[in-house]
Amino acid sequence: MGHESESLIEIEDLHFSFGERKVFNGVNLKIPRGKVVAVLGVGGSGKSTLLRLIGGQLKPQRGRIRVNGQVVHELDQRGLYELRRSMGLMFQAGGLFSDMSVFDNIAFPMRERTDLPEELIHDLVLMKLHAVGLRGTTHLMPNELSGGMARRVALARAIALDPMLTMYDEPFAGLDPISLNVIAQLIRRLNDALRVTSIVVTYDVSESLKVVDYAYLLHDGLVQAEGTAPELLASAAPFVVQFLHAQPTGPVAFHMQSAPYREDLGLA
Ligand SMILES: Nc1ncnc2c1ncn2[C@@H]1O[C@H](COP(=O)(O)OP(=O)(O)OP(=O)(O)O)[C@@H](O)[C@H]1O
Repeated sequence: MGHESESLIEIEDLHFSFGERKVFNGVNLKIPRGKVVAVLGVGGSGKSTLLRLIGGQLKPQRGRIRVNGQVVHELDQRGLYELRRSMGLMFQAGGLFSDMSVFDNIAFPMRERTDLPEELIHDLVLMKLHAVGLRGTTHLMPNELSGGMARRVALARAIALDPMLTMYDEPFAGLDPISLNVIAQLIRRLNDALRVTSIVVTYDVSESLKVVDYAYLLHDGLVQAEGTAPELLASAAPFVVQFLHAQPTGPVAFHMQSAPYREDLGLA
């Protein structure tokens, strides 16, 4: 390992379909080391699929994904295991185990994937919880937490094994504006304090652009636009304008592709 290219992740000419459903049609993107990068797109644009391809749960049909210099789909089982161990993932809506306390939720990846003694796990869990401002919550169950707190616990769990890369799938979904801001700031602060690299996939343009270094806009299987927040906000490209300002009309169609209406109604 130890391939010190400037980018931690390099995606070249990525093609991927679920059967007939084409999700990526030649995506190129890079995630520089140490940065927080957003991958923005409407629902169904393939954001979660992209994370699964980076994590090696899915294989591209064409193209290449390199993580830290290694081509993910060329790794053997052992290599994939090691790679995944170096990635922290926060799932959509947090995904805490409802029958485990906050402490056990964060200790879970440590117990599963390391041989660390319980005393050390105890201290590490407290450190991770301290990092998200929730050291006092170890004994609580997930249903005793507010939505924002649960998301912070999930964040602490994502960084439990000191990953080199943290991936956040819709970290802002369903949060009130204050919690949303707290989570966004935490993603930024943790990235910088832990010197990791972070990918945030989300449809939440305004929140993510406040904290990311760079963003890609995915649509129709391709990167339609990319840039820093000021670059994107200043762009006059119709797609960027529609997406950033959530306009219902523009290059992004409101209707899913379907057979002509007359045909569906049996009139054709
Ligand atoms: N296991 C699967 N089998 C078949 N199609 C799938 C599968 N998983 C996802 N898809 C389809 O692939 C496309 C991309 O899905 P994906 O979940 O990556 O999108 P997304 O941008 O993350 O959307 P959302 O924000 O709504 O979760 C969608 O059209 C979805 O219906």
